[in-house]
Amino acid sequence: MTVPAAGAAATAASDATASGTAARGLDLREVTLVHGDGDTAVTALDQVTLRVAPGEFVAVVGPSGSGKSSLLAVAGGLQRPTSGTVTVAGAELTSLTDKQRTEARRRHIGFVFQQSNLLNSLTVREQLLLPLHIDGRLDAAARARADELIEAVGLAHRAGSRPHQLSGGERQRAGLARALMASPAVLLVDEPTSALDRARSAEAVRLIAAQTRAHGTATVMVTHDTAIMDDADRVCEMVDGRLS
Ligand SMILES: Nc1ncnc2c1ncn2[C@@H]1O[C@H](COP(=O)(O)OP(=O)(O)OP(=O)(O)O)[C@@H](O)[C@H]1O
Repeated sequence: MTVPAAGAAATAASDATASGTAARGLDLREVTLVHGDGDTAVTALDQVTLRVAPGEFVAVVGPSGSGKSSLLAVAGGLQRPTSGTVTVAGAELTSLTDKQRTEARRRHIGFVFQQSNLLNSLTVREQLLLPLHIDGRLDAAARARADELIEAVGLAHRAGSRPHQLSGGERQRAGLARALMASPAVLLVDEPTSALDRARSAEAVRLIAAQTRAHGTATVMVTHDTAIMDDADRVCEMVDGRLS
């Protein structure tokens, strides 16, 4: 599978050269996340350290309740850890204000979650183009890349459809294409396979792996699906909030 080229990829590559790849990627150091307090406190993440290099694809497996979603929430700056540091593309999220963290998230992090969070009023193609439109970067190359990504996730025939006209799996693939469109420094993926059939899900995972390598993205995917491990560079296991 080929991954469409993007202007952002060249920028990312030159950034990586200029600042050294060590500053890019994702770096979690001794991250602990405790929900609640007192007798009801639950330690969702227990001293988790994880470094994902640019261009590396890490799969995280583990039983239900082991802390996988918490890991993504903290890595993506959606939730502040109780202790420890999270650095994304050189920015230490844990030291930023809420506003700065939101901006860092917007610039550097792509999410593919089970609930695809598409905007109801926009077509699939518009979902991909909106961020570029807002940033004043919507040109012919961006439109071509959007169409290639829509094709790559098997939605060419649905490019003009709105979310309510799509199946769950189609919405998820639209969310994937939207995340890849931004060529984020860090891509966080939660179970891309749950609403997809087997062939489609294998294709989605291959697309994510190809994008990871082509654009120097640091990718973390949590999954219950052991078949995904073949496409990952590394598989980590989460058990009771600890990563191994
Ligand atoms: N907001 C919350 N308040 C209290 N406990 C929470 C909260 N969110 C998660 N937990 C607890 O933290 C632990 C880790 O949950 P998490 O959702 O990260 O696990 P998971 O591995 O993603 O599970 P699954 O595979 O079922 O989605 C669980 O014990 C869960 O009950």
